[in-house]
Amino acid sequence: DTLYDDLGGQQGVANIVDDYITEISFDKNIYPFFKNTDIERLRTKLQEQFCMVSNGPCEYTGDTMEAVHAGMQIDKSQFNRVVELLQNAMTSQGVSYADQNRLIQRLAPMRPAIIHR
Ligand code: HEM
Repeated sequence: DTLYDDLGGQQGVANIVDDYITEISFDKNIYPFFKNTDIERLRTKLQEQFCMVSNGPCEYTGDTMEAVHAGMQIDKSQFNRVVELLQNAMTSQGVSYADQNRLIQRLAPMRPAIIHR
């Protein structure tokens, strides 16, 4: 499986994560969730997670999706918006729609651990 390479490898994933965090910071409905977040940790954990699910040479060392998000009372529309922000980041980084969908599909099974409302 070559998704990791198709995303541009380590540098590509890092650029996608940077853009994604920027997208989040500009979204007035989503940013408030992150106002107490250690952004450098978030950046590292997202890089690890995207690298791992795209079959790159990384291990995710963060907390479980359930433990991280359960207390946030995230609803479906907030979840969908965050997916859209990730898509925007990938579009900005020149990732094809087909490859975008491959990454999204691998994150989709985490949905029930994240939505709690
Ligand atoms: C595909 C959906 C999502 C994935 C794959 C995902 C993944 C992650 C990961 C890997 C972390 C870092 C965990 C750690 O630090 O150990 C994280 C943290 C976080 N996520 Fe998500 N997330 C998703 C959706 C959302 C949504 C929809 C929201 C809010 C609307 C959200 C809010 C947060 C916040 C606020 C943090 C930081 C927690 C803290 O400050 O400790 N996430 N997420």
